[in-house]
Amino acid sequence: MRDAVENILTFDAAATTAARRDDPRALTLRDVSLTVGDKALVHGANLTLNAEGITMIMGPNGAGKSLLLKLAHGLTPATGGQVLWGDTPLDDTARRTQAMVFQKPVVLRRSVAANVDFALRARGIRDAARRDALLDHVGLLGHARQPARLLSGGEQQRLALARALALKPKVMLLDEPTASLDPASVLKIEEIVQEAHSAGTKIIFVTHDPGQAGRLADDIVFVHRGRVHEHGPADLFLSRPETQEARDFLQGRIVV
Ligand SMILES: Nc1ncnc2c1ncn2[C@@H]1O[C@H](COP(=O)(O)OP(=O)(O)OP(=O)(O)O)[C@@H](O)[C@H]1O
Repeated sequence: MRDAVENILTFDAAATTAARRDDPRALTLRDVSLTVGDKALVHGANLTLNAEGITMIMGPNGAGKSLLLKLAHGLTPATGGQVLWGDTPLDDTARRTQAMVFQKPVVLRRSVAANVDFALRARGIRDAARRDALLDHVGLLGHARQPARLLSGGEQQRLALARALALKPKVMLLDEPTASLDPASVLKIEEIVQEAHSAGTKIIFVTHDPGQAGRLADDIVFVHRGRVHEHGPADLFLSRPETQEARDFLQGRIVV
């Protein structure tokens, strides 16, 4: 089973190790800013993420978590500073090796199977066996012929994950993919994410939920008012956050 999973998930890169500075899964933000009109939304973010591990981004509503993810992936271009993957500035080549998953799943108005076929064709692949293996992996093989729009919210998110995994991404950026899902769906999605991580994909995952961070995170980035406030090992952040804002956030106090 493990071999089969790795076969459909593992990306095709030559061997990479966390220690290599040029590993394309390692993110560096150098003084990254985003200003829209006269509004500074992200202020000089500096951050280095290892090529390996699950990094979770936490912070209150409106803190800039989604923006940080979009800046890292280039969906929103930075207005200042530099985004590097490995030692290379972000470009289309790097972006094509990454997949982004949103809170509201993106599904096409066609069958479940055709949604995955579409993602595979984007990589020039027509392979029904691989499509079925991906659908099986996310627990949707039984729904293959059904219109994707009729899936439940949790199922649609698993389909979005299958489409992302079809790309064999080196990096997966997930923006609150389990928000508003029931606990069983949350656990299934966490399992799929962990399996992708075990197969070598770097995971960067936005969450509000300290419980989820405790289950998944190796390291946590805490964002507040468009600034990176803290970054450190998950167990340390969750038990002994350095800043008052992070303590308030973790204790469920309203942080503005
Ligand atoms: N394109 C934009 N133009 C202007 N303001 C924006 C734009 N995108 C985001 N913002 C603002 O930037 C701030 C940070 O937004 P972001 O979506 O990153 O927050 P977040 O931490 O992900 O919040 P939430 O947890 O509520 O999703 C918010 O105040 C938001 O309104």
